[in-house]
Amino acid sequence: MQPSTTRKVNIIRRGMARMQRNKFGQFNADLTKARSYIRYANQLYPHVFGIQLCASVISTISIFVNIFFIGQIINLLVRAEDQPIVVWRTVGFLLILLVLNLISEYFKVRANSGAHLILAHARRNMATKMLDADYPTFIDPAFRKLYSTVKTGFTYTGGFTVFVANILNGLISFGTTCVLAAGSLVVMILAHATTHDPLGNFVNSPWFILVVIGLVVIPLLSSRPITTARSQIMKQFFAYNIQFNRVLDYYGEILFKTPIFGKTLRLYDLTGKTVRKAREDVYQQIKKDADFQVRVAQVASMNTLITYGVVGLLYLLVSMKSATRAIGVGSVVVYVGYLQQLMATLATVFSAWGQRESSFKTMDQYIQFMNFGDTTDDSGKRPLPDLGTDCQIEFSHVSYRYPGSDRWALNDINLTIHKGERLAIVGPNGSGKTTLVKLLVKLIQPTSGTIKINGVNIDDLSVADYQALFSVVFQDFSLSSFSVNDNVSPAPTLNAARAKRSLKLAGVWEKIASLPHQGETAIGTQLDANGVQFSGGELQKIAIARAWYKDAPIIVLDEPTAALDPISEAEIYAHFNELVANKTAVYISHRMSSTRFSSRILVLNHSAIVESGTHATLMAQHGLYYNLFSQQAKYYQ
Ligand SMILES: Nc1ncnc2c1ncn2[C@@H]1O[C@H](COP(=O)(O)OP(=O)(O)OP(=O)(O)O)[C@@H](O)[C@H]1O
Repeated sequence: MQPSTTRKVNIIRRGMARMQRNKFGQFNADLTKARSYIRYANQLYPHVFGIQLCASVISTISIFVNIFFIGQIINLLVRAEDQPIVVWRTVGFLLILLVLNLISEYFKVRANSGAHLILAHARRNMATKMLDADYPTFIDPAFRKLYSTVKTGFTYTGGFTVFVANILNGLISFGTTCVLAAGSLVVMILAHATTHDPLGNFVNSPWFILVVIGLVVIPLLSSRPITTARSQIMKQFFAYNIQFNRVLDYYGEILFKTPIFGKTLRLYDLTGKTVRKAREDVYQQIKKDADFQVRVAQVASMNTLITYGVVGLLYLLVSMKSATRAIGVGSVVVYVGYLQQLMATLATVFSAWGQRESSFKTMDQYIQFMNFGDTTDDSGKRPLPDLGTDCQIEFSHVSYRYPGSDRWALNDINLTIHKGERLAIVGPNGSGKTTLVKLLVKLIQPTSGTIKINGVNIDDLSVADYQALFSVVFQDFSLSSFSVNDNVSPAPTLNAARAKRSLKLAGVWEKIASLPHQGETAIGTQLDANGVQFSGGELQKIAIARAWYKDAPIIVLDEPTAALDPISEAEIYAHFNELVANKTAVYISHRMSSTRFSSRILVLNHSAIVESGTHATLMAQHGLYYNLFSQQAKYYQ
């Protein structure tokens, strides 16, 4: 051999050895992963692995025992045993089968419900994680994307359910089948032909053993590329489905169902266009779906063809054993049944193992989601400082940038809010007013700088204790579809008198009192068909009532009257003193006249505080505040 050829051969050998090592390494890595998923699955639903193990082993054994008994009965009949013997043995077999099947069914039912309950528990954990996530994590686009990816993954790849019900079940059933079938195969191979013709000689020769082993190995070898091809198709299908589902969710959950879109779609004559677009997208999905199914069926039928070809040939070989009187006629049924079972389980385990990639991916993403960012953890935090005589909140060089954004929403804010102060914050859109409020109430933490309350960094305080100091009405206030009372009072017990007073102060009691179920009326009809669709202004009033009901020492109002008519707004202002009483109040509004309630006005522009003072001093400055105020006042003169 030429030296260069030797080198080439060595390279190829090393490459093949590396490939073998890689394949083996990948298999090992998969097994290690599978072990950790079993631990996770057991945490989600205790003993699910043990239950699945019992279900798979017992159901496989009962199939084998069933086949064995059929063979035994045929053998008894062929041997023309006495009728009572045949009858009693048959009854005995049936009783054993009955008991085995009952036990097998019991474990199967438990394993099935376990596999589905795992999914329910995983979904519950995800919902709890969403609720417990701190606000920066909650608004992080990567976190939200991961949430919808895992949700879709659970729907389409099954994640833990597929892992337990298909992959584990397939592996355990296959293991059990191999042990049982291999044992019986050895017995069959060792059974000697008693005829001495060419067929008998072949049956007793090592060739017979080689042919049997060769036939059993064919599906083992062919299943792998077939399964790989199938899982490639499924991978493309899942990837397509995740994207399509996002689109479908958008149509189904947001565009077609949300009332605000209901109006916009109709008034802008977008209904026809939107429905056409949705229909086109769904049609494309159905076409793609059918395409995928055809491709999967083509691959699967190849597998079936090979398996049944092999089973046919094995049937022939076992029949040769019977023809040469090595085994009884009944045993032909038994051995062929066992081999058939082996092939069927082989196909199942390969198809299940082929699902591991997508299933493992979803479980990995679930674990990643559950470990994502921070959940609100108040353990080990300091108690609130004494706020009895004073309550001073100080922003010191505070800057903030939203996750994923490269621009400062707030830049170098220095500000002290004093107890009992009425602070108005004004400024153009996007100048950072709401962001300042979110920082104040500790929904987000400064990217740099500190916020202190009576000298204590609010980072060191429990979120729950600190947020208890605030009653907030955001401009995008949100109310749930539970009852008005449930919205006003989050506590389990309702102070009905206080709820009524708060709804009165907010100017919405008259409306609530006119309803048959008054405060128990559901908001909207999503949860209760008898719920009431309140107007935007009425909803805002209920949100104001909720803030008053909470009775916290600091009240924060972010555009609280944006949806109110002038009379309702005037009513709120008339009750403003009672609403705010001796509390500290922070008030954001684009209605410049509302600054008359404030003792100090902050003007924000381009993420920074640009002016600060009373109405009179700011007007005298002829700066941004003067411009904003004068522009609006012009239309009232
Ligand atoms: N969740 C978010 N992710 C990324 N950027 C955000 C987010 N929320 C707000 N911003 C950006 O931060 C800046 C300040 O927004 P903020 O809501 O504080 O302004 P604002 O003064 O309250 O505006 P408006 O008067 O319109 O309510 C804006 O440029 C806005 O686009």
